[in-house]
Amino acid sequence: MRIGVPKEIKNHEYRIGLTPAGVKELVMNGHEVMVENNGGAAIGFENDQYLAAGASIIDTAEEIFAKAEMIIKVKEPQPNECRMLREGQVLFTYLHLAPDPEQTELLVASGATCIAYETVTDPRGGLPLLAPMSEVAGRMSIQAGAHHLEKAQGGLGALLGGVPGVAPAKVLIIGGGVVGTQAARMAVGMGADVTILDRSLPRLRQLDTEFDGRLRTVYSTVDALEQYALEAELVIGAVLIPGAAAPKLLTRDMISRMKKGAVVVDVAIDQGGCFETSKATTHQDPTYVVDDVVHYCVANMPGGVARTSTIALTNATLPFAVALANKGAKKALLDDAHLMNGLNVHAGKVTYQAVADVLGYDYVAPTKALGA
Ligand SMILES: NC(=O)C1=CN([C@@H]2O[C@H](COP(=O)(O)OP(=O)(O)OC[C@H]3O[C@@H](n4cnc5c(N)ncnc54)[C@H](O)[C@@H]3O)[C@@H](O)[C@H]2O)C=CC1
Ligand SMILES: CC(=O)C(=O)O
Ligand SMILES: [Mg+2]
Repeated sequence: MRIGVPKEIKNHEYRIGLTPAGVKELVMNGHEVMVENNGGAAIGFENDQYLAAGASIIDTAEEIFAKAEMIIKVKEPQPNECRMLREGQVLFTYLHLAPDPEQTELLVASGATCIAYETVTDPRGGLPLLAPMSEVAGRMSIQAGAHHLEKAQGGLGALLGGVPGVAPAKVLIIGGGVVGTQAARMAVGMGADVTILDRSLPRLRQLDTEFDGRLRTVYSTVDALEQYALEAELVIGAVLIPGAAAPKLLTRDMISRMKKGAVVVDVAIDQGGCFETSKATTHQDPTYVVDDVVHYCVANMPGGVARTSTIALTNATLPFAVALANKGAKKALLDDAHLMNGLNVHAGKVTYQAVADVLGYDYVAPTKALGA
């Protein structure tokens, strides 16, 4: 199969869809890989490493989209990328369609087969292609929150761990999945006073055992959320209902009653955000203030540590990319129900229920859309 890896074009996005090691694996499986000129150069993956791995270097994204049978990317395609997709072509990347009607419309119009990393599943109920980036974003969320709590960044001037004689800052983490757990590890490690809310009691039990008394687990109700948010210096939004728009848990009213200079980091912003006041920001201009509360809502947080993230992402996506290339998309999807769960759009049909529901499309079951 002819595989194309264009350079990412989202603001301050330096990740790339495949590492040179990933390219080598696909080439050894008999495939042709085209990488855009300097696509990985910003993170130390130079053209000559891709050439040594067996890729060809192509000057423009236009040429890659025109020639490739499968496009492997990181971020959701931007409008001009969507317009270069065509019927029969496979797109394998993050999509986050539920909060993005424009992209959905363009992908439907393209006729392409669009597989979203974030809805591919695994036998344990996890999201194996979201998990590595959630690990990164979870760890970064505390780093970002701690930084923006500094006075010069607009925060109230609190140190997460406090110092001897001064109480630590209170950190509230809403959602105890992959992002929430990694955020908790960092916050606990920095000596903060940490509370995690989740709606899943089994998850709270696991967290209680894992952290062995070093944080508080609380069942997520509106009441608990309000109580802990009003006391917190830092709130991390880390909930997910797979494929669906995030529920708005922290309301504008609650935010207006939070501490002046508190910081809220909405990691769930890529699914539309779980705070009523959230709107997506970029690494270039990551924060804004509502009612004296600093909001950090960067939708591609892992792009900030793009080298670590690219290696972690390729580790997870590569086996699926190899299956798609070796078998062709239709057979690879039909052979693997977990990869099939990633199919969001195919040949002009929306094949993911939560996306169809929220955006008002007719849902077509993936097997039916594939004509199986
Ligand atoms: N901004 C960024 O750069 C990135 C954002 N993300 C996003 O972070 C979010 C979280 O991802 P993961 O941790 O991997 O998901 P996950 O599925 O591992 O965890 C989500 C947790 O939220 C809980 N939850 C659902 N509804 C809840 C409610 N009402 N109250 C409390 N908890 C609730 C679930 O029980 C689950 O434990 C997703 O939206 C994901 O797309 C992930 C990576 C990067
Ligand atoms: C998950 C996601 O949206 C990202 O890594 O950018
Ligand atoms: Mg206030």
